[in-house]
Amino acid sequence: MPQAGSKKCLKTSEAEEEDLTSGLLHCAHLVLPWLTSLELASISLSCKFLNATSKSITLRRILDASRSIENIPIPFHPSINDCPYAFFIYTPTSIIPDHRIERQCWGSISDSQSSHVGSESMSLVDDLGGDVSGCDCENCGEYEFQCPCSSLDGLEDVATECGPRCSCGLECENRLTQRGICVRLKISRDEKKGWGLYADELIKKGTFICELLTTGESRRRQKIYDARAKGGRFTSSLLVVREHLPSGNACLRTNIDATWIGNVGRFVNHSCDGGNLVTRLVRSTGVMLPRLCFYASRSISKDEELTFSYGDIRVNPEGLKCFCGSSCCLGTLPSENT
Ligand SMILES: C[S@@+](CC[C@H](N)C(=O)[O-])C[C@H]1O[C@@H](n2cnc3c(N)ncnc32)[C@H](O)[C@@H]1O
Repeated sequence: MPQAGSKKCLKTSEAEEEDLTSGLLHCAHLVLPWLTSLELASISLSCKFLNATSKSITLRRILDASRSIENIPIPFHPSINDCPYAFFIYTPTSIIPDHRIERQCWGSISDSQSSHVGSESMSLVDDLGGDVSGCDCENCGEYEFQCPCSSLDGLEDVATECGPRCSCGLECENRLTQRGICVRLKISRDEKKGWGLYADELIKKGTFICELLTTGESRRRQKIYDARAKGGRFTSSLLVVREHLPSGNACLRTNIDATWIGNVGRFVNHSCDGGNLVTRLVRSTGVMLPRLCFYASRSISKDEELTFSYGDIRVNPEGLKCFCGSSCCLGTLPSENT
């Protein structure tokens, strides 16, 4: 009898242990995807039990930088062993500086499926806070697919797309950049330039690639980034876009900082020859914040790196070394007094 009793006792404790283990694993699957790459790596090193879970999270992160937010996964192709992926917070829309996102779930079995499409960070409302509909173009809505407020001919610097004030839907031809990334891209690491964005299929001239996101207080940030970049292994992604007003003596300035929070546009490196992308500032009718969009300036082959010119001005002769490899390389990356 006592023997039978102790066996039963052993069975119960084994079952309890199994329950506990599966409970802990379940918690790990819920919590670990919220960790940064460094936190995840240290968990993986210090706890054998969580090693497999953290490895599977790392694998899922490598397979899609966009956390299933974009239409197509954008994988990392790691070439340097200790750096399997770049850690940052992914956003499909611009974020204004006060809006803080501290953490984002990335690499869980069911990553966020929230849609990119049609999301805007600012829109026009009436005095009571209701959405204002109907765009400035009086005929909007009379055309089934194309609103006449379109200005998408050629690749001019500034374009206007339909927005929340237009009565047309997302299928409107003049909402090209609002449907998210529709070409196959991948992210790969170069020893000198860091991460870069590459074509993963043939891309035709004029194709919309992606936009560069988020705005910020650039002067303060630029100083911090410059200091950190000198220490090595740090790359910032800060751009200042100026639109000259007709008067000629003033300009509208948009700061875009994708260093910590952004989308794949943050991986586009500089080339002194202008690269294969052009940027265009896109305004949507009824949306205050313009969006900086990248388009293919020529046909781009599969595996080619996507690059553009960060600018022509170099105020800092001691600036970061340029490794674009073009025959007209000026030796340093463009720098401006922001
Ligand atoms: C927009 S980020 C591009 C992505 C970046 N390579 C990364 O690893 O996150 C800009 C930074 O990339 C690096 N970079 C871009 N183009 C470069 C080039 N032609 N030569 C050297 N470094 C470059 C610089 O550190 C720059 O501050």
